[in-house]
Amino acid sequence: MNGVHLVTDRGLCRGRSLEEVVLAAVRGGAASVQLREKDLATRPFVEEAARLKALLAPWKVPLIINDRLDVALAVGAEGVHVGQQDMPCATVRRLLPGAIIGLSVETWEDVVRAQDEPVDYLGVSPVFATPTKTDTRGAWGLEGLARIRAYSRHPLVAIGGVNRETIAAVAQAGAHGAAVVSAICSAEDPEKACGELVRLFRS
Ligand SMILES: Cc1ncc(COP(=O)(O)OP(=O)(O)O)c(N)n1
Ligand SMILES: Cc1nc(C(=O)O)sc1CCOP(=O)(O)O
Ligand SMILES: [Mg+2]
Repeated sequence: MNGVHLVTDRGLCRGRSLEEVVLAAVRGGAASVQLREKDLATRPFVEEAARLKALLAPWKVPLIINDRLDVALAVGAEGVHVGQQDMPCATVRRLLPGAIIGLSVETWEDVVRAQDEPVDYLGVSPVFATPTKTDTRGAWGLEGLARIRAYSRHPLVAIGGVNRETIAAVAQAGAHGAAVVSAICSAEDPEKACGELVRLFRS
């Protein structure tokens, strides 16, 4: 899970379609796209996921579905991201043996428990407080991220408040990847914004 990952939020796309923003992010170098829909009914969720799957296939960019194993199965998505209250990782692994599975860690207990979980990366949740998602526990900060890096056997994807001002420090603190919502979805030019984040993350 190296690189910069787009996590979608259609409400932050400034009136542009999700497809337009996703394509721009991919052109800018996004390593994966996580479809995150918190208010969509199952049918339109599956339809949106199928559209994104078709759009991403020629780019060979994996599609990860937030929360919904059934939607991932329905469209043949490459991965699923689950939180501490979502479907257990072992169940996701049993039903989708080859999937990329991401798990959010909000507390040190989550990090310790995750050592035995069959996951492909941990979402460090959140690295910085963010208005995009407010139902989180305290932020890890760069020190927390570095502490998880020193302990965990899993690749780390930092999320929350990652933008052009913070992304280099996030990489420096040990994140393998960075997940971004508003700094791409709400950017005037999402392709340019994503390209800049990729460059800063690598530097
Ligand atoms: C990469 C990444 N990390 C963390 C999250 C948060 O997932 P979760 O805790 O399940 O919260 P919701 O996104 O479902 O509100 C994530 N989506 N992606
Ligand atoms: C989807 C999500 N999950 C988080 C977590 O802490 O688990 S923070 C977040 C939103 C991140 O948005 P932005 O890049 O605009 O700060
Ligand atoms: Mg969730």
